Amino acid sequence: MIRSEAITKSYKRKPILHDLTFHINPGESLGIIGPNGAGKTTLLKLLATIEKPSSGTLLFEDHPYRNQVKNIRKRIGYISQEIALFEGLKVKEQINSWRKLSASVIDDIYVNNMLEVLRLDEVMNQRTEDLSGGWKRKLHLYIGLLHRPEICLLDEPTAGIDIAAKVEIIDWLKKLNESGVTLIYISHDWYELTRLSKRLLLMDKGELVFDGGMKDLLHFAANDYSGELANIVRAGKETLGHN
Ligand SMILES: Nc1ncnc2c1ncn2[C@@H]1O[C@H](COP(=O)(O)OP(=O)(O)OP(=O)(O)O)[C@@H](O)[C@H]1O
Repeated sequence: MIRSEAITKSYKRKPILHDLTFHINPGESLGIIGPNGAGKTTLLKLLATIEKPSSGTLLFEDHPYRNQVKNIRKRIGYISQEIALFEGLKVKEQINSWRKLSASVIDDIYVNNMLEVLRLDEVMNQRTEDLSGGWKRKLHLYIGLLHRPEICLLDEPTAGIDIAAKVEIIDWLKKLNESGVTLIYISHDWYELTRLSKRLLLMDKGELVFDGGMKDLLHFAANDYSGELANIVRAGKETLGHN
């Protein structure tokens, strides 16, 4: 569905991503992990058409991204780390505004189910600016996925959300994936990763250093790497029950 062929990205001549080659199959659930500053968000922005590669090619259904940006934007839902909402509106007004702004036909059953999972009915009458960070993130998630995208690109979707809500959201994302929706998400949370994904991309300093299954991570030579990367792999092994 998506193929990255030797893409690189530089900002002001500073290389951020180096020669990334990988593919994403339809219906897959792919977790992107790596230390802070590894380039994960930058990669997700390229996949979401927010940024363009400096070199290399991104393909969507075997055709270059650059020829079909509109089509891709319609079919993806991108949840950024930054939350942009109309702060002055009540939650219900916010939701109604975004529903009206959506260019897609809204699927009421899907949207109501999402509302229930996120429990947004509890805060419908509150002003957005008065919500806690976790509630804002839930609202942001709801609005970003309102148009029922085929592919969800999620930058730490449950960061800052309390554990009970997090578990429900992860279960809901799992069900979405089982219904055929492709998930590509960044996470630092092993519960989320083990629940949602069989395949992981591990990035370090702008490079793709591992692309494989959870279990393969056990055999990944983390000792070849130092510092945070080794710690990430160690944490994964502990989560999977192997030390
Ligand atoms: N617009 C930009 N201009 C210049 N440098 C940038 C820009 N965006 C990102 N960078 C740099 O690119 C590098 C990778 O950043 P990125 O946000 O992609 O990392 P990340 O792996 O998502 O990190 P984190 O886990 O902390 O969110 C960082 O050194 C960052 O400072």
